[in-house]
Amino acid sequence: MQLKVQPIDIKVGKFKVVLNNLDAKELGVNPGDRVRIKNHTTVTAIVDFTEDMISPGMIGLYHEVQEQLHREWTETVEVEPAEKPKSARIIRKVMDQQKLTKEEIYELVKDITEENLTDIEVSAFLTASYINDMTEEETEWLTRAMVDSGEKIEFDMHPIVDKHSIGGVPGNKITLLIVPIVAANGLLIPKTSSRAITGAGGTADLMEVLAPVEFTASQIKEMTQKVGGVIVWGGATNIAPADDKLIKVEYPLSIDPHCQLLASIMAKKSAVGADKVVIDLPMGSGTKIPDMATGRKLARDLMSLGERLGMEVDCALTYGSSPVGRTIGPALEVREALKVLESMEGPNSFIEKSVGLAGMLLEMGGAAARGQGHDLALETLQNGKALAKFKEIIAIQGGDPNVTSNDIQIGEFSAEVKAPSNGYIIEFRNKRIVQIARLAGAPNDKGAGVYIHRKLGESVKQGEPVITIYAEKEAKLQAALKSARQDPPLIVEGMLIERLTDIREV
Ligand SMILES: O=P(O)(O)OC[C@H]1O[C@H](OP(=O)(O)O)[C@H](O)[C@@H]1O
Ligand SMILES: O=c1cc[nH]c(=O)[nH]1
Repeated sequence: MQLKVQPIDIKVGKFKVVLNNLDAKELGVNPGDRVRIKNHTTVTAIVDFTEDMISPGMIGLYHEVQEQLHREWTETVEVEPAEKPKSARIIRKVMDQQKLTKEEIYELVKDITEENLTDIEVSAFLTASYINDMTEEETEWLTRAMVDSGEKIEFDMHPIVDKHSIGGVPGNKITLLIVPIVAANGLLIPKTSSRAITGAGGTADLMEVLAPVEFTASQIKEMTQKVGGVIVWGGATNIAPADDKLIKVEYPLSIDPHCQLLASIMAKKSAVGADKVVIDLPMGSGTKIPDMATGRKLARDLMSLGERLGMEVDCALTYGSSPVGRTIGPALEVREALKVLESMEGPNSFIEKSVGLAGMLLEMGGAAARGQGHDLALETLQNGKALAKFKEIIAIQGGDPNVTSNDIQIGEFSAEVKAPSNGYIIEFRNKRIVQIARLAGAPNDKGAGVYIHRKLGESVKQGEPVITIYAEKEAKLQAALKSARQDPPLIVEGMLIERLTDIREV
């Protein structure tokens, strides 16, 4: 079918075109099908329909398709239905619990990287692998395919150390302390992080409060060699590029499938050339690891995958039943981290966890003797060397190194949730606190989040605040507050959770 071109100058992140319903019917394609557009070059694109945006006889080409056609096309183009990519059949195999071959996994990762799949197809892949998981062998191929599809960094100096958290515990801002502590002791740590996956602030979201986080692989290498470490967003690099595309679909589903988590973390570590890695596995109710047995199994899987990829991996099973520190949401977490770096003022849960994991890395990297890592990490924090190093990292990434905790802007709208009775906090629900922070606008609104006044086991008096919610927009604050009141994130012993009197509000 010959159709007249109508450029649509919008980037949608995929090769997409829009057809009028009538032409689509005539071509015999449905939404999500592919068409081949023949001109000077041939491009395959995913189809969307419209009744009125594109007239019959026309085809709307989004920005990416225009680029693929090198922005040169004749007035009309030839359009014909195209077959789905092989990966659609491969995803079906994952859904049917059939084992994939190495070639199939490489094909799938290639299509994910090149944006040849619709979000529905990617979401089907993630959901199927969440339910059915993958074998050890498949997970290794998935990891290698992710590494091979992007750039790799090779440092001249070794060892390269790195850390990663599997996430799942709110307020886990420890990377902001660990990277400067480790770098201040002469080790190289090129830390790439994702944005939030199941949480309300990933490390990349946090660091972005202080400095840009989008860099190329060669900039990461250069900056790390200059100051010892960086904290950047992996999704902006061409390092394991499929990773961020998968995470973007995981985020709205709030899932992190086991095989995908392994591949996502280990691909990023392998691609930056890490030799020694510490992985934080927060464990407990409301985290990604409900119990010790699951934690040990995941640790075994991570260590074994590390071995096959040539990395030494140590795992830290950490306490995750309640948030790390007292803040959740980018700006609040950054302020808490800066306060600790500036004056050691801050929650013990946060300081101890950061120092413990940094100590493991110092020992693995040879900067501290066995058993001495914790004390060296603590000393580096106490003597201000970690703060000085963090300032260097902020500066090299293009932020203001003179920033202090007092400069960090928190959302201007806030509201307290108060204890309804005297008592102890007997239950703290991680997932609810994340939902409330997300409703308030985190992680995209950097100033949004939650401050926790009372944590698990702490006592509170009736009328005292248990949490304060912060937002950048009044409407988001009200939505978060309503949710917190209807289904509280923490339970005070003996507390009446909710009195229901109006059937319309139940
Ligand atoms: O949103 P959830 O699922 O909690 O976890 C995701 C966070 O966990 C990891 O932290 P880090 O990069 O090791 O600091 C990721 O990179 C990301 O920042
Ligand atoms: O980087 C990360 C962290 C947790 N889970 C993932 O899938 N990737």
